Amino acid sequence: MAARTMFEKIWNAHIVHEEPGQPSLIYVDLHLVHEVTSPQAFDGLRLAGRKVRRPDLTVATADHNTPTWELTRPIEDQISKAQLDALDRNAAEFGLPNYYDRFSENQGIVHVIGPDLGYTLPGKTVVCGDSHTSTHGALGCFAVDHGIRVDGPLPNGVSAKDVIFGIIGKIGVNGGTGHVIEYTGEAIRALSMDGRMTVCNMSIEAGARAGMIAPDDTTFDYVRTRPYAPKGAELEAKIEEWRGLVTDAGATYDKTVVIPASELTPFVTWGTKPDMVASVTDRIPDPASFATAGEREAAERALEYMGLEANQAIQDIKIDRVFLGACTNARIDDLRAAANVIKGRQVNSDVYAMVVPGSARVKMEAEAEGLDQVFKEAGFDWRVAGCSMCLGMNPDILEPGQRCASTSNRNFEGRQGNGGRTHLVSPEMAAAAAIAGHFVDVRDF
Ligand SMILES: CC(C)[C@H](C(=O)O)[C@@H](O)C(=O)O
Ligand code: SF4
Repeated sequence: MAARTMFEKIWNAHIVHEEPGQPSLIYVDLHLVHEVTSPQAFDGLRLAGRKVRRPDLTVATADHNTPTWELTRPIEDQISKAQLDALDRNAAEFGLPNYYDRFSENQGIVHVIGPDLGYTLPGKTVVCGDSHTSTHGALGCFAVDHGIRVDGPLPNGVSAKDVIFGIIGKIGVNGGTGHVIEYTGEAIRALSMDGRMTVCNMSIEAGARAGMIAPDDTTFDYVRTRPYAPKGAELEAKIEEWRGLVTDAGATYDKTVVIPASELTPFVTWGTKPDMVASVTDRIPDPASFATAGEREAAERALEYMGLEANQAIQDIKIDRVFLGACTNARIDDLRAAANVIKGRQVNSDVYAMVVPGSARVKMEAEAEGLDQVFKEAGFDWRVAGCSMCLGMNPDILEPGQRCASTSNRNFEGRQGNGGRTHLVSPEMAAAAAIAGHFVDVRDF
């Protein structure tokens, strides 16, 4: 058989029907559901008099609209409440056994709980009405043919978030359009599962349909400790099968990009698209330095919205708020990395900083390790799980003009609240900025 990429192997194994000129019909192994994009789908089923075909392969949770304040306090926003109530009703009506409402100990951001609970597994096809479903590809599933290799070991102080910023900074927000990106190379292999999910999560910010990383021992060790993953001999047999998913030697990608890890540094976005990114040691670019008129205009507009000047040093940018959370960086490794930076230090008096664990389980795990104490003692607010200030759909929003160091994945205009200014960074960089009150190079912090 001809050499195949991991994507081709997974895709081919799931084809149900193909006809020339028509999209392929693909079997779906796991369907993830959240309250924002599911009401229309359930209405569609209801109108057609249909059931959910495989409730057992469907996992639903409440994440985008859930307030991050204490669970005993009711939801005040009526639109949020209506969306969450609709999911409660739909899950009951369609008999979804794996529905985690906001009070469940398995609740959390859909892209955090899927892998963490062991629903997302290598080789699976995973769908969800949400763009960051690309996260799940970190386990070696298809959640297509564009290879990105990050060569060499990662320098100290450079995180998974900086790897993906380095990639997006190079290929741009449309660099992956029409492709699935497979990430390979020594730097990728050395990442933990949580780090791999950060990289795959932001594939969508490079325009790609999905991101994936071949499963290896790091993946298998992770899956072995997941509550709902297969166990014992069944799991070990599956692991042998999953080892065969890796891209064959000699298989070709439509395009290959090579990035030397030694070129990566901690990054900070300065604009309103994720590829408007600079090294923390750099200055904000002068819009005049861009090649095309379109890029020059976009940079000018971004600087105006962000309230920044060309050539300003990134480290001179003062911040008002810090948000440590979102499906990009609210897993246990992210919280550990940030806690490590802030231990024994105090949040700057001009900054309001909050940590929002990605799921109720991540929160419990962090509390069991005492990370909540580290954050609280430093002056961080410690919240209940949800999408929170990643997007303005719940009470956590920026005031107009407020500037935030955020571990989320999108810095679009108004993303964190009308007029809010978002700088995307790694958890370590967000933690250091919270202490300093402005961006600092975490490598010398
Ligand atoms: C609400 C949902 C449709 C949306 C997405 O698909 O990405 C959200 O999760 C986001 O991050 O903007
Ligand atoms: S955390 Fe942010 S990016 Fe992730 S699913 Fe929620 S809103 Fe979307």
